[in-house]
Amino acid sequence: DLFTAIADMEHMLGAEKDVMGVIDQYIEAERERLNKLRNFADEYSKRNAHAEEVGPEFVTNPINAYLLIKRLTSEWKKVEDIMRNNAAEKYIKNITQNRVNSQVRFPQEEDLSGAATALLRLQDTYKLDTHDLAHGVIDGEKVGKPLTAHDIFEVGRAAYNQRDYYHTLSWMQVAMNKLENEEPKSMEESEILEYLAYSLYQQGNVRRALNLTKRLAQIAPNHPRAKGNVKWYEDMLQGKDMEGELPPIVNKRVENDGIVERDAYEALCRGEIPPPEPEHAKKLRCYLKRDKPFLKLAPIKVEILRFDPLAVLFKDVVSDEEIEVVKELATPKLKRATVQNSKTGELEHATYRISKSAWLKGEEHPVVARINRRIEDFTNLNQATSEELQIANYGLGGHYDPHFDFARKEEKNAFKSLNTGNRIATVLFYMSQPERGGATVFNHLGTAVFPSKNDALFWYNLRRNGDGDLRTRHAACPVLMGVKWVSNKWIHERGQEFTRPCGLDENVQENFVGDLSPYENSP
Ligand SMILES: O=C(O)CCC(=O)C(=O)O
Ligand SMILES: [Fe+2]
Repeated sequence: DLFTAIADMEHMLGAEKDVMGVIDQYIEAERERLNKLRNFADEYSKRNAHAEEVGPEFVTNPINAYLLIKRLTSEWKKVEDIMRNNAAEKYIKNITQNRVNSQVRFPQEEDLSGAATALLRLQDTYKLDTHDLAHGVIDGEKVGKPLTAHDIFEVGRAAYNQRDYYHTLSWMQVAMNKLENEEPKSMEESEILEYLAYSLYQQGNVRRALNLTKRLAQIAPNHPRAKGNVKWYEDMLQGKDMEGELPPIVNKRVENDGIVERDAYEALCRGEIPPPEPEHAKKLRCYLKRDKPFLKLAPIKVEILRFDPLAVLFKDVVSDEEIEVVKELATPKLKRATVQNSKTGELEHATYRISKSAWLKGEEHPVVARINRRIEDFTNLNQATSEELQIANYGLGGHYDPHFDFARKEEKNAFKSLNTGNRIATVLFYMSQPERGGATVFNHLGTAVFPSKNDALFWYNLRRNGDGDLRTRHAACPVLMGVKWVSNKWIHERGQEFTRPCGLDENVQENFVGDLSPYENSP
């Protein structure tokens, strides 16, 4: 289970505090132990000096002879015990196994590579420069400390372990540059060279790979693979022209994660949004919804983000206080989404959705019940058949790959047991505003919605005839900076026969209920 929720990262800061404490305690314990040893040493030396003073006849005295032997047997035994009695094991166990406030287990090697992978994903999606990232710079802004050569190297190694030689090469190059000017050095150059050479080879540059491997063999003559690798690269270049300058480094990114929509999706995540069609610009963009008696006094602001298929933003429909309650209720329940492996039948973490989520029932807290009622007020859709409120928290690089919320024809059984029909619409509350990234994007429509706290995004997943609307395919972009909390409500078909009657005419506004007075002009 990776540390996918921000709450986990907060616990990890706690773990770091524990580590600090344990190191202090360990040093204290060791100091005491070494002091005891020092006392023994002093004692030995004092007695030895005395013996030297007396001269060789010192041991002709039976008492002295006895004491000398005792010092080298029973006393030495004590010294031996103290020397062996390094309490490291105990303190290490304390940290890694039974941490006192262990809400979260201690991170392992695979967590480090998971965090590095998240960094690489962010780098791709947001086109972040390796050199910038390694210097703590994101989008031209200094957001953290520069990494050491070894920090950079570890990211490259995570890429290497995934056979992602594009990122390996890029990070190893930067690690090497960093190491050149680093003082004190955080690692050995020879550690980088083998990875750098291999990724160059993978990117088609065998001559440079050979060059670096020769250097490796030279600076680390005992390296277990350097000489063999030199030969391997040389064999590869047999008969090829080796004269002239080394070929330039060309580093190409290869995608193998099977997401065909990647380019469009990533561009939207970066906010590269195609301009709206001209007729859209002329249409109504926002209105006040006051089609219920109490809404006359406190109308709901509605922003129409796009027509056909419709997407609207209901403004200020959940308060900061309500958000705090919901987050508090959800936090202890947050779990990483799992999917069943079709071959083994085992539950695995879904890689398409990296976030943690929890469900909250209306009965659990009046605030949840109130939010559920409010959804009915602003959507005019019957909530009796809706699913529970789902809360999601996206941590480091958290995202949700492109998907449909409705069940497709081939997924006939998806909501069968519920007997409520398909998911007709989605309400997505934004419960935080990440500093960067984390947009909800409709990759077929060129629509990107950047989370705005307190608002709720709404769209219909089904066409009026009940067919799934394939245009509603959407994704949650990785969070680049900050925290993303959302909660969503999946509304079902059953119960909406009167509130969303089948198409009356083609006018898109009738997709929407309520009076349509633009709020720009309203008091
Ligand atoms: O978090 C988002 O922006 C989208 C979430 C989503 O698509 C879902 O929960 O179905
Ligand atoms: Fe969704």
